[in-house]
Amino acid sequence: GFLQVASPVPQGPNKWHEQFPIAKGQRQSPIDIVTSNAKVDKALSDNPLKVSYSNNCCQSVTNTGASFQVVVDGAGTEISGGPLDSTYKLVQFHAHWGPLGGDEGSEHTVDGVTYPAELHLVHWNQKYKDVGEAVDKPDGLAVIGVFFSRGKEHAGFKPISDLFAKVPRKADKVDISFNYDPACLLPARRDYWTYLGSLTTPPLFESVTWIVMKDPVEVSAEQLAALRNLLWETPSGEGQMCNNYRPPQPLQGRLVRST
Ligand SMILES: Cc1ccnc(S(N)(=O)=O)n1
Ligand SMILES: [Zn+2]
Repeated sequence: GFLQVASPVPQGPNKWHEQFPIAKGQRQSPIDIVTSNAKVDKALSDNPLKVSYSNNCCQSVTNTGASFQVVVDGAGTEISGGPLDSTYKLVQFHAHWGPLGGDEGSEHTVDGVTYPAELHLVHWNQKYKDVGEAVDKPDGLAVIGVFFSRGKEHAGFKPISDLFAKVPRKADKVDISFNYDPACLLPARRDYWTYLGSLTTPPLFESVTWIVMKDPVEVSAEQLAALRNLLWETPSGEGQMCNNYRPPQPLQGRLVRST
C-alpha cells in the first residue's frame, strides 16, 4: 500500500558508478567480442580447458532478486587449464536475460550480436582460502559464459528451468534433491574466447578471467519464458524479472584470445 516504505529499487547499470567507481575501470565486463580482433593463442589449445564437475554438487535454487542462482557445493567441481594458471572451483551459476520473446538479454555480444540469455558458471581460485577472499583478487574468479539461443528444448536445463516457478520472490529457495551435472549446460564444441574482466553486477570487482563459449546452446521459448516466473521489484511494484543484463563496456585496449 502507499503507506509502505518502498524498498529502494536497485539503480540501473548507468548509475552503478556513483556507488561503485570501478564501474568506469580498465577491465570491466561484459564486452562486445569483435571476432576479427580476437587472437588465436595456441597455448590455449596446447593446454585444453578441463571441466570436471560432479553430478551431485547442486544444492538449491534461489531467487536472488536479480537472477536465479543455483548454489553449488564445490566438492569435486573443478576447472583448470586453458587460460587458468590454477584450479578453480564452481560456487554458483545464474543467468541474465531480456524481455519476453526478444533477442537481447546476453551480456557479452559477438560482433554486436546479442543472444536472448547468457548463463554464468562462477568459479573461485583454489589458491585462496574461500570465495570471499578470492572475489576481489585479479586472478580470484573464472566465469564460464554460455549463450542461450531460442530453439529446441534443452533437456539438461529443464530440471532447473522447471524450478523457477517455485522461487517467485527474492530469497525464495528450493532444494535440489536430484543429481545434476552442470556440465550438461556447456556446448558440445568447447571453443571459447577469453579475456580479463570483471563481475558484471555490483560490486563489479575486476577479478574475473572470462571464458566465453563460442557456440550457444539451444533452449526452448518456454524455457526462456520460465525465467520470467522469477519476480523482482520494479519502480511500479513487483514484476517479472527481465532485462537483468549489463550492456557491453569499453574494451580499454584489452586483448581477447581465442582457441
Ligand atoms: C559472483 C558474482 C557476483 C556478481 N556478478 C557475477 S557475474 N554476472 O559477473 O557472473 N558474479
Ligand atoms: Zn552473471
